[in-house]
Parts: sequence; C-alpha cells; structure tokens
Amino acid sequence: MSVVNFKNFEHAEFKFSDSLNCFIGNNGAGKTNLMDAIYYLSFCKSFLNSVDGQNIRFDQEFFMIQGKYTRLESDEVIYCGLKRNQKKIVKRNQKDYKKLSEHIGLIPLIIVTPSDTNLISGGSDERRRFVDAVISQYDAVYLENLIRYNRALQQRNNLLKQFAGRNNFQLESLEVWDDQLVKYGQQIHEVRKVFIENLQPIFQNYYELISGGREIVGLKHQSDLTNNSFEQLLKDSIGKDRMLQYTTTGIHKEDFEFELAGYPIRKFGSQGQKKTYLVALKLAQFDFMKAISGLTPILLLDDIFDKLDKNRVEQIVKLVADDHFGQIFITDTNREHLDQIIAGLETESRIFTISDGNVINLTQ
Ligand SMILES: Nc1ncnc2c1ncn2[C@@H]1O[C@H](COP(=O)(O)OP(=O)(O)OP(=O)(O)O)[C@@H](O)[C@H]1O
Repeated sequence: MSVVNFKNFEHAEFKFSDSLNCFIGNNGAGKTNLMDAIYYLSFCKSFLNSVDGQNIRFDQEFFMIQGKYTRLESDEVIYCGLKRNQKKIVKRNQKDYKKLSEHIGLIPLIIVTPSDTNLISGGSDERRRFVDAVISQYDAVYLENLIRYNRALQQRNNLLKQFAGRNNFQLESLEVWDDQLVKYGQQIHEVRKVFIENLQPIFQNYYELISGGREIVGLKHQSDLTNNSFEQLLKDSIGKDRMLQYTTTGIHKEDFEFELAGYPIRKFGSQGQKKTYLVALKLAQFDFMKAISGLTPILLLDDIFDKLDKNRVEQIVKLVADDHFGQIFITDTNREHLDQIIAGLETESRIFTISDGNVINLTQ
C-alpha cells in the first residue's frame, strides 16, 4: 500500500504480511490513520471523519491511497484519490467506478475500534444499524425491504402530521401505508430473528475463547412483533400515533438487548467485559461474512489492548493469528506486549514502527 498526503503521512510505502501486521507507535503517531487508509480502500470513506477533505494532509491539495491485493484469481489494484473541493475518485485496476457502491463488498473488511462501544452504550438505532448492515451485506432482498419499509414509514408519519395540522383524520389513507409496513416489516422481523439465532452460538464460542470463562452472552431480539400481529399493533396504536404524530410501533422500534450472564451488559458490564463482548461480536460477524461471501475479510483491531487484561489480549491475538483468519492489522503503543505474544506464534508477522507520520519496517 502507498499513501500520499493522507492525514499526517506525507508519503509512505508498505509491504504488508498476508497474516499479522502490527503498527507500533506513541499517541498521535499515525497508527489509526493507517488503519483508516486501509478502511478507505474497502469502503471509499473514512471510519473516523466523514468529511473527506479533512483527511488531506494539512496545507496540501490532494491525498492518494493505493493498495495491491493479491488474490488467487488475479491481483486487484484499488486506488482512492481526492483533490480539494473535487469529487473523490475510486478506481479498480485503473478503471473508474461510476458509483462507489459498486466497489463495496469487493474487499470485505471488519474493524474493531474504541468507538464501537456505542453499540453497547448508545441507543437502539446503533444496534439496529449494526444488525441491518451485517444482514444487508449478504441479503439484497432484506436491504430492498428495509428501504421500502422506511419509505412507507416516512409517508405514514407525514400523513399523521398533516392530519394534526389540518385537524382531520382519514383512516383509509393511513391504512394504505399500514399494508406496506406490515408486508415489509414482517419479513424484516423474521430475517432479524433468524440472524440473531444463528449468530448466537458463534458469538458465544468466541466470547468463551477470549475470556476463558463460561459466562453466557446473550443477544435478545426485543420486538412488539414477537407475540403480536403487526397489523393489530398498528390498529391498537392509532390513538397514540395521532397524538404523537408518528408511528409508535414497528420494526423501527425493535432493539437487541446485549446481555452477559443474563444481565444487560450496558448497565452491569465492566469496561473490559464490554470490550470482550464487542470483539467476540465482531469476530462472529467475521465468520458470517466469510461463510456467505466466500472471501476472508481483512480484520483491523484498533487499540484492543486498552481496557483488556494480558490474558484476553493474548487470547485474541492467538485466535486471529489462526489460519481461519486472513490478513490482520493491530495497533499498539507498546512493543513489548506484542513481542511476547508474537514470539509464541508460528504465523508470519510484520511490525511497523510509526513515528510522526513516518514508518520503519521491522520484519519479524
Ligand atoms: N489532515 C491532517 N493533516 C495532518 N495531520 C493530521 C490530519 N488529520 C489528523 N492528523 C494528525 O494525525 C495524528 C493522529 O494520528 P492517529 O490518530 O493515527 O494516532 P495514533 O497513532 O492512532 O494515536 P493513539 O495511540 O493516540 O490512538 C494527530 O497528530 C493529528 O494531528
């Protein structure tokens, strides 16, 4: 991979290991920026800063990231470049993409970052977004249903607002949207239910492997639709919906309760337990994506050493160094941690020391 004028890197070239790569450096050295460059080549955007222009190195006019992916069939060269105040350009083997969405999925990638704790501590929308994003990557019908559902929901909510504004009410106009919500919502609910059931054992297995314990981790699908017909729920909530001027029941209100030993982890989990939970969840997502796409995702573990004890970190690194995983990137501020763990591994690993946007390649 090469980067030019990307954040605090002026120009740097990397030859990564196909297995384990570690970025070591002090705070602010540029380790996470490198993770972000790798992320850009998969998702055409930053995981940190949604304003592309702010990722151009200060006082420069453009950035450029290029990566060569060695694949069994043929190599892929992915380019992402941005000139200040111009449109971002992404190329696959020197050919421009018309739509960036066409690129997503070609280089699957999973990242674990400190900001993922929002999945646990944040609102239900964070968890729905996570579940929807994972399912949408392998189920195009699900994504289509989700778009249609959200459209119908928007129309129904507009109608409820109009009724309130004009002080009238027409049940028939509302029911047109109810039919759509029930049609798509019911299917989305079922797919989410099956997804959670399938993810649970994989997730439990990873949690046990990392923690060395037998605590039961839970993912509970909470929904009004579990024991009631959606049609009836919409009928029963009309009074409330009219008063509040939005649709108060449906799959847009579902949540996924994250539990540890039967208790909500959000309230009772320690910081290390929450982090373990997240890593296990992401590794379960990894398995899912790998099985469905047939491609091994790249795995980025940013700052996983923070809040986790030595044993758990060691378990994670050993776990991901296994053949089941592919190319892994790990950041850390302290070399000794990793040296000790890596010394016991058979996997080929490469260590890059990062200092103020510069890199020294230290091959194991
Ligand atoms: N557009 C930019 N141009 C130049 N430098 C930038 C730009 N954006 C961010 N930086 C610099 O990048 C540095 C942060 O890098 P990064 O987040 O990769 O650090 P890190 O090595 O992961 O540190 P930590 O261990 O604290 O997480 C900061 O010094 C910041 O000023």
